[in-house]
Amino acid sequence: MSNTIQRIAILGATGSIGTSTLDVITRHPGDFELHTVTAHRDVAGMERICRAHHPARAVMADPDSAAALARRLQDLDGVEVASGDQCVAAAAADPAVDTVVAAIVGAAGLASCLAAVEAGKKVLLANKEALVVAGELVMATASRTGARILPVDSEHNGVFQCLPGRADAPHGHAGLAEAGVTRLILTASGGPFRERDPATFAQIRVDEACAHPTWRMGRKISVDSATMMNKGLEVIEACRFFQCQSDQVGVVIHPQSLVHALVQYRDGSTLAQLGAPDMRTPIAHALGWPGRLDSGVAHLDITRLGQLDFLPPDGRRFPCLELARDALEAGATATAALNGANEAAVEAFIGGSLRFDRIHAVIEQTLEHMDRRGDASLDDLVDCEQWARTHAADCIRQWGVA
Ligand SMILES: NC(=O)C1=CN([C@@H]2O[C@H](COP(=O)(O)OP(=O)(O)OC[C@H]3O[C@@H](n4cnc5c(N)ncnc54)[C@H](OP(=O)(O)O)[C@@H]3O)[C@@H](O)[C@H]2O)C=CC1
Ligand SMILES: CC(=O)[C@@H](O)[C@H](O)COP(=O)(O)O
Ligand SMILES: [Mn+2]
Repeated sequence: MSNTIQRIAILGATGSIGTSTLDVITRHPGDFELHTVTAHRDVAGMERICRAHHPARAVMADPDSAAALARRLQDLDGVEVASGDQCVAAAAADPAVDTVVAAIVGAAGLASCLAAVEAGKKVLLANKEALVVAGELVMATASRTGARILPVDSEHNGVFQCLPGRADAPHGHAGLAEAGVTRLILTASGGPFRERDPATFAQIRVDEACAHPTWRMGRKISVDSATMMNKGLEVIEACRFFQCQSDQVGVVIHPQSLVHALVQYRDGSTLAQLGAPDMRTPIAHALGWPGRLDSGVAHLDITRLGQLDFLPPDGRRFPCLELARDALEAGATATAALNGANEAAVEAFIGGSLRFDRIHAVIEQTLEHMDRRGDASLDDLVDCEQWARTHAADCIRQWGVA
């Protein structure tokens, strides 16, 4: 790819995006060196990664897990084990690292993502919640420090690929107005319940919600896909990343997940990005940008694709999408609260204390009670996110599972 080795930190290395990233970089030993891996509590997963890939540093956010990992790696030379959230953020800013893959799930990934951006790194952003909670701040920080953020989320990566690339532009692409773009369209699979009778949504089990029809992902994003909050978070992510308004970002249901995004231009052209539903493609694109890398993903055989469907989303079946758009209109504190309430509700559903069909109601209730503001500091946004978690937890306790 180039003659300088990129030294990589993978934040969230034990997860689905982390695993796909390890797969891609292992295919290019001359281009990438794995410097740092981080995880939360998955000691066995981290041990496997350390033995297979020999990073210089392994950080566990949970101190007890870090101690357990250090014990397990006593016989392995050259891996420094560190512990705690502050070490995760410090590892993201370490001068020994060039490229940070931000793949922690949820708002827990915000501090380390911001640390990487503040340090001017190349940041491969999978952690969409960082932009939902504090996107304006993250993007403004990148403009100030020269950090190059590349979108890994498949739809945003697809949009990025359909825009005129500008390696000299602050965010790597021409501005939408400058490029003649009128609309971005994100595709959504519709998740596992696209056709299920809504009268049965109260009985949905966690394993059913996590059985995504086209992608293999972590549990939180899988549940978000099942409620379509994932697409709501992605509309916010797109507005913050590409610096546009909610009405410039459309959503269409595309059950095959082969077209990831479309970009419409003022001359009537629509460009689309297609590929197999495999995150190694957007990860390889972002790792190699502005060049291209082998990802291990085979090309689509377009003679065998069969039918490609595109349908409007059903707002009554998936109220979370509209909740996210409303929060986006209401401003930065509302999107922070949306995220906090959603994370609390999804955790409760996964933990068995909230019904699937009440996830949206918890979020709606929380947003109705919040203080909405557009101009907010990082501390305000983090406080707002926390307030929403607490409020949502109160709703969940009151409503129970019955
Ligand atoms: N999976 C996918 O295909 C896609 C994912 N994304 C986004 O990428 C991000 C990661 O998703 P995914 O890989 O599916 O998630 P996973 O649940 O598979 O992995 C999450 C990773 O984050 C770590 N982690 C969890 N909580 C914390 C915490 N409190 N502090 C530090 N680390 C933590 C986990 O460590 P441990 O294993 O120890 O718990 C794990 O390494 C999400 O924001 C998601 O929305 C975007 C597009 C596609
Ligand atoms: C792979 C990826 O980018 C996910 O965000 C995916 O889009 C989830 O599928 P849904 O389209 O069902 O939300
Ligand atoms: Mn996506």
